[in-house]
Amino acid sequence: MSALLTLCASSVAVALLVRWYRWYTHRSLKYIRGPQVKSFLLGNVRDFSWQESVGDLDFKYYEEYGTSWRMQAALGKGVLMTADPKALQHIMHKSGYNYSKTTQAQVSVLNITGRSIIWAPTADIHSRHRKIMNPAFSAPQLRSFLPMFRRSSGKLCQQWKDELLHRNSDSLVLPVNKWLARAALDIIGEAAFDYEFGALDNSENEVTKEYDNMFSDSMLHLPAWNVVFEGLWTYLPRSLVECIRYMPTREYSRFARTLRVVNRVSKQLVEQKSEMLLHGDKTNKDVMSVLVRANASENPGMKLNDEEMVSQMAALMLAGHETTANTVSWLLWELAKHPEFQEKLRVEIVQKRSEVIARGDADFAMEELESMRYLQAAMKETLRYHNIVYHLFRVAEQDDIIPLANPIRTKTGEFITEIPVSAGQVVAPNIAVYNRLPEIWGEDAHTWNPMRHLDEKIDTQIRLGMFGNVMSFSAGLRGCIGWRFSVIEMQAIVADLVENFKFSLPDEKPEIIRVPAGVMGPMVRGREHEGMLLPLRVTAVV
Ligand code: HEM
Repeated sequence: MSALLTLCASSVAVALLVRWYRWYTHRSLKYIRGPQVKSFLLGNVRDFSWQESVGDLDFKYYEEYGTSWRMQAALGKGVLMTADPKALQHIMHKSGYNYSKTTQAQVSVLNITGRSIIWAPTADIHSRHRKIMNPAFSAPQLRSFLPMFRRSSGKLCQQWKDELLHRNSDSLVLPVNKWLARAALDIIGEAAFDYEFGALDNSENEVTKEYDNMFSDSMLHLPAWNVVFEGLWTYLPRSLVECIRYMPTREYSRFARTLRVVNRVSKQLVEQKSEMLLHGDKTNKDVMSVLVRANASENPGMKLNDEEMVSQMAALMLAGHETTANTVSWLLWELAKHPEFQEKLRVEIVQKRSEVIARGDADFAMEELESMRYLQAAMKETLRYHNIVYHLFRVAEQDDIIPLANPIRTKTGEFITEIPVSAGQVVAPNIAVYNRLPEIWGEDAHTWNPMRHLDEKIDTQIRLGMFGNVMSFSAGLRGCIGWRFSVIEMQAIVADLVENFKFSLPDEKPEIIRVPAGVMGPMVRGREHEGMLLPLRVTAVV
C-alpha cells in the first residue's frame, strides 16, 4: 500500500516538474524589460498586492518601461503587462476567444460565484452563457429599470434626511460607501431578481452582512504561501484545482460562506421563476425572469443547467453591486474635493428639474439624465480615474504576435513594434495605466478633470472601452455585460444625491487609500481595521 502511495506521489511530482519546466523554458519574454524580481517563488505578485494604493507601482513602471513590460508571477512565470492601446485592441477585440482567462482567474471566480458567466472557461461555454444572458441586458430592457433605480435613490436620500433630523443637524459625516453598497444591493436585488434584500432598511440582512468587506477580508494582502500556492494551479489537473474552494483558509472559506448564503436564496428564486413560467406568467421583467424565459426557449444543447442558472445570481451580485457603489463613492469624494465642479453639476440638475416641473412630470426622463453634460462627464472621469478593476489576466490559446502602438526598448536597446507570444503565455491588460495614458487623455491624465470629456480632446483613434472609451468595464467578447445597467443606475443615484445634498471632506481630512483587494476599494489610512471606508460630510441642500 505504502509502495503504491509512494509511486502515486512520485508520479504527480514528476508530472508537475515536467509541466513547470515546459512553462519555464517556452518562448520567453526575458528580453523585455521589467521590474527586478526579488523572489523566484513570489515574483512581483506580492509587490502588486501589497502596494499601498492601487496604481502606485503600475504608474512607476509605466514611467520606466513604457506601455508594455515584463513582470514575473509566482514560480518564475513571465507575464506580459500591457496598456498599449493597439495591443489591448488586439487582445480584447480582434482575437476572438484566443485570450482566455487564466486558471487562477477562473478558479477565483468559481470560488466566489460558482459556474457562472464570469467563470465560463472556454469559448463554447462562455458564448452559451452570454447568448442566454444578452436579452436581459438589452438597452430597452435596462431603460425600463430607471423608475425603480430612482425609487431606491429616493429611499437613500430619505434615510440620510432622517439621520440628519434624528441628530438635529443639517450636516453629518457618513460612511457613504457603506450606504451606497446597501442601496446598490437593493437595486440589484429588485432589478435582477425581483427580490427585496431590504438592505437600506436593515443592515443586519444576512446577504448584506456577507458582502460587507468580503474582498478586504479575503483578498487584501494575501500571505506569501497563498501566492505560491495559486502559482501552482496552472500545473495541476483542473479537477484538483477546483476542489481548492473547500480548503479552510481565510480566502477560500470566506468566499465559500458567502456563496452558500447566496446560493440558498438564489435556488429558491430560480425555482419560483420557473414555476411562474410553467403557469404561463411571462410578465416579470427582472433579469432572472428574462433569463429563465430565454433559457426555456433555447434548444437543449445551448441551455444553462440548474447549477449554472443559480450561479448567475452570485455573479450578478458580485459584479453588479460593489463595483457601482464604489464608483459612486469615489465620484462623491471627487466632488467633495472639487466644490466648483460640484456646484456646476448641481445647477445643471436643478435647471433640468425646473423643466420637469414645467412639464408637469414627477421625475427626470432617461433622455434628461443622459443630456446632463456635467453628470455624464463626472461619471466617465470617475470610471477612468478610479477604475475598480485594475488588472485583467489572460492566457494566449495559440501562438500569436501582439502589435504595439508604442514601440518599447528591449534589454539590448533595440526598439520593437510587436511582441511574439507562445500559446500559454499570460498577458495582463493593465486597465489602471491605460486609463491614465497622456497620449489618450491629455497631459493632465493623473488629475481628476471631468472637463476633458466635454472639451472633446480625448484621442479616440483606437476604440476600446464601452463608455467614454475608458477600459474600466473591460472590452470585447468578455467585456462587462452590465455596463449600461451600471451607467443608468449611477446617473439615477448621483442626480438624486447631488440635488439633495452637498458633499465635503470631513474636518479631520482623512487620507483615503485605494487598496488592492482583488477589486480596488477605499480605506482610511490608519483605520484599515474598519474595512472599506469612505467618510464624507453630507449637508442637506435647503
Ligand atoms: C462600475 C461598475 C462596474 C464595473 C467597473 C464593472 C467592470 C467589469 C469588468 C472589468 C469586467 C470584466 C472582468 C474580466 O474580464 O475578468 C466585467 C464583467 C462582467 N460584469 Fe461588470 N462592472 C460593473 C458593473 C456591472 C453590473 C451593474 C453588472 C450586472 C448587473 C455587471 C455584470 C458583469 C458580468 C456578468 C460580467 C461578466 C461578463 C462576461 O464574462 O461575459 N457588471 N465587469
